[in-house]
Parts: sequence; structure tokens; C-alpha cells
Amino acid sequence: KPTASHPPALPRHRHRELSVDYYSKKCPQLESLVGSVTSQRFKEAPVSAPATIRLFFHDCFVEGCDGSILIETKKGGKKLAEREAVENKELREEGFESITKAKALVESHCPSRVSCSDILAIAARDFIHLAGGPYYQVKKGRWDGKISTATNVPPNIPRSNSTVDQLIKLFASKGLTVEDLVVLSGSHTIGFAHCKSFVDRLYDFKGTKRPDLNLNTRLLKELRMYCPSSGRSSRATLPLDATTPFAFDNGYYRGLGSNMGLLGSDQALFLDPRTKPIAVEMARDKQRFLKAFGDAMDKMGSIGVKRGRKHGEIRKDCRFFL
Ligand code: HEM
Ligand SMILES: [Ca+2]
Ligand SMILES: [Ca+2]
Repeated sequence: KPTASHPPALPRHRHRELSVDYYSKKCPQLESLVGSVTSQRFKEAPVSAPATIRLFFHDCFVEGCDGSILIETKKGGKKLAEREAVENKELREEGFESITKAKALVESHCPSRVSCSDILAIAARDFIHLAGGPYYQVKKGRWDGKISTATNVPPNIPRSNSTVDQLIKLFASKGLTVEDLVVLSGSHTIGFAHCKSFVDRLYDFKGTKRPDLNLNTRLLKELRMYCPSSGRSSRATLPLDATTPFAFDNGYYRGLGSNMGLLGSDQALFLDPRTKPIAVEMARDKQRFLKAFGDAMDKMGSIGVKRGRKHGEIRKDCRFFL
């Protein structure tokens, strides 16, 4: 029985816990409303899938999954919102548009009842599934945050030249394990990157004036054609998973096995003894990857969740605070 020295084993933040049926009374049609928008958008503009998944990642890692990434800087305002940070400059418009459309439809049925952060979590899951990835239940009950500041972004978003050590530390600071790091990086099985995100590997790796030796020589030749050494400003984008950039499969990990990782941070996962065994396992077993990915997204979607009026709000327009 509970005593002062043995308190009951209740979670300390039960009020912050998310649940699958959170909107069963407040907005029972929520998932089908969001689903109608995501399936439509996937047909019209398939890049909405990688765009929205990355948007969710960049939301959760800065101030938690609270829709802070969706806020627009006020016209003439001095304080820049997260969106304005360099780390967020390449977030595609298609992701923001998908959330704006879904929110508008949800507002017309369930006004002021559903947070933007929950809509983003559902839309990301939908797009993963539409692209061939796992379908997992999304837990809901997030409130939208009241803070969005560009200077909060750099310390919380990993860079394409981050070391495995830095990646492990950053993910650990969000409550994510080494396995979560490797599995969530599997998102790079779809989507594209600009030349500037990997051009150093093509011409001047770590100041050596030589390309990265851990880059497949055939891929290197091809990448150099699209990205000249002055490629920092090029608008060209290349697939993160050279084999199947639109299919949510384990092609990304199989690519790492033949030195085809596009970003330094991707290939590094296959070089470090702490992460390589996990990547090898994901390359070997597609079903295992898909299941692990759904579980890891659930964990990522719970980072820094807010509840209640002190720290949160339910926005009407995801781009502006109430
Ligand atoms: C592990 C550390 C990570 C690093 C260093 C990283 C870095 C990057 C970079 C540099 C790009 C290309 C940006 C550009 O040049 O346009 C990118 C794209 C992308 N990232 Fe990551 N990322 C990481 C983890 C993740 C995670 C955890 C997710 C999601 C759960 C994710 C989802 C995506 C997606 C879907 C794209 C493609 C976006 C598009 O095509 O619009 N990334 N990432
Ligand atoms: Ca956020
Ligand atoms: Ca793929």
C-alpha cells in the first residue's frame, strides 16, 4: 500500500498525457476531415508528404510539438518567428499549405476545438501512410504554444554535417534513444535536399579539398553534374534516397550500405559502431523498420507537449497566435 516513502506509482504528468480518443466528443469526424485533405494533396502534389513530415519534426524539436513552427512573423514586427531561422528556410510551402487547408476544413466543422499541433501530427501520419509507410494511431490532446522565436531554432535542429555524437546528444535531450535516431532518420527514404546541404562532400570534405571518401563514386559524379562547386545557391534538389525517393520503404538504409547516403549525417549513421548495427537491421528487414518507425513517431510526437491555458491555446488560424 502507498506510504510516504513509497508513493503510488502514478505518472507525474498524467494531465499532460495524450490519448487516441481525445476528440471523440469534441470533434468525432476529425481524422476523416484531415484525411480528405491529405489524400487530395497527395494526389495533386506528392511532395506534400516529405514536406509535412519534416515540418512535424521541426515543430517537435523546437518548444515541443506545439505548432510553433506554423507561426508567421508579424508584419513589421521585430521578433522573428521560428520559420524565419535559416534551419527552416528550406521547409517547403506544400507542408504549410496542407496544414492551412486541413485547419480550415476542421474549423468549419469543429470551430476552436482542435489544435494546430494535433492536426499537424495527424497529417504527418497520413502522408507517411499514403507514401507506403506504416499506419499508426495518433495520440492527441496537444495545445498550441504561445512562443515562436527564430533564435530558439539553431540549438535544437540537427545539421547535415553534425557528428553522430552530436546527433545522439541532441536526440537524448528530447528523450529519444540511439535507436530512435536511426529509425527516425529513415524519414529520408522520401524527399529531397538542396545542393548546399551536401556540396561540401562533393568538393571539399572537412577542409581537405577532396570529396568524402565515404560517398559512392558513381553517385559522386552524378551529384557533381547537378551541383557545381559554387552550388550553395543552386535551387536544384536531389533525392535523399536515390533508389526510391517517393516510396516509404527501407531503401534509404540499403543505400547507406553502398555509400549512397546523400547527407553526411546519413552516411555517418553507417560508420559509427553505436548506430551501424541498427541501420543494418533496418536495411535487412523492411517490416521491422516500418513498425519501429511508427513507434518512434509516437515518441517524437510526445516531445514537450503542452496542456491548458497557462502555456497553451487553441488557435483559429495556425499562422497567428490567438
Ligand atoms: C538526424 C538528423 C537529421 C538531419 C541532420 C536532417 C537534415 C535534413 C536536411 C539537411 C534536409 C534537406 C534540406 C534541404 O536541403 O532542402 C532534410 C530533409 C528532410 N528531412 Fe531531415 N534531418 C534529420 C532528421 C530527420 C527526421 C527525424 C525527420 C522526420 C521524422 C526528417 C525528415 C525529413 C524529410 C521528410 C526531408 C525531405 C523534405 C522535402 O523533400 O521537402 N529528418 N533533412
Ligand atoms: Ca514546436
Ligand atoms: Ca524510399
